[in-house]
Amino acid sequence: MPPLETADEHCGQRAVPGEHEQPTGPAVTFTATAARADDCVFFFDFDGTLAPIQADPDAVQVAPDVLETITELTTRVRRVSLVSARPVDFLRSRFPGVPLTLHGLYGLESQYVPGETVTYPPALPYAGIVAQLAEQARRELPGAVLVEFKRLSVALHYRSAPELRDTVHAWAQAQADRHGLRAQEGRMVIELKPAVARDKGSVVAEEIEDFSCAWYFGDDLGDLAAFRALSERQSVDPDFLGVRVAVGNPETGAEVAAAADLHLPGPAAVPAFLRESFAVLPRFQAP
Ligand SMILES: O=P(O)(O)OC[C@H]1O[C@H](O[C@H]2O[C@H](CO)[C@@H](O)[C@H](O)[C@H]2O)[C@H](O)[C@@H](O)[C@@H]1O
Repeated sequence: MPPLETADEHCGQRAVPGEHEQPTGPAVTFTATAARADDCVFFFDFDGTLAPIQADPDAVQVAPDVLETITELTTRVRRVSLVSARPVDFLRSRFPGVPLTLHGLYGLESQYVPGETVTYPPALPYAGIVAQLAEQARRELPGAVLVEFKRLSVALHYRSAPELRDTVHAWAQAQADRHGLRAQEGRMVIELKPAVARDKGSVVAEEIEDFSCAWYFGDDLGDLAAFRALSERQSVDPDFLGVRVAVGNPETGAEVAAAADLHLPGPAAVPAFLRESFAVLPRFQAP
């Protein structure tokens, strides 16, 4: 492995080393990645990572230049994957025609081939109770809480009324306990989802099995499991190159940054950061 860089000017930010003894300066890390670009996967979370946060989840679009840059990245490394709590159909709508692997609903659904979405079978029995709870949330929670029903999970948003946080969390936790669901916290949101052995960590652990290099860009608490998946692989395979990139924000930023190797100020900085890598990542010729 190349030596650790302690700091590196990048995108107007200083990239400061995190807890992992990896090549953490962007330049040296891109160079290490270029040496195995044909064996490298880049993972991206969606909201807060590739797209700026907004009050209305349906209105969210990717940050400027993200579509072009992610499309170009697919020609530079073996695989580019999105790992998100959004449904696959939503992710596909923001990246039409781009050859991405899409993992939606924390990996409960995946699209490896365009148009064919597969659901994680153990989650299916939860569809009825999740739909029921979405209706119940609309009836029982204050009107300022935005209920986002996503087929196998339901997100309860309180961004427009942060003072409702405790009320919403208490309601969600009570329903999770009563119905054997899992409550996942995020940025001004708590989500009820099936209590199955599938999250961003297990998705990433599975995908990296036949890769020797992976980058993960994330901003939220659900992304920490994915960071850990890279760390766990590195602990048993010291030659594995794993790079965790925290995309900053005032809500979950500190916790995510503490677990990361590199830090970017927000979604708008991601395309510029990736374009720098293109100088050393040659176009990948598929075998
Ligand atoms: O895994 P992700 O792609 O990061 O999805 C996490 C949640 O993202 C969305 O909510 C977040 O973004 C909204 C739009 O900017 C914002 O209003 C909200 O406060 C954020 O939590 C999405 O709506 C959720 O379903 C996802 O769980």
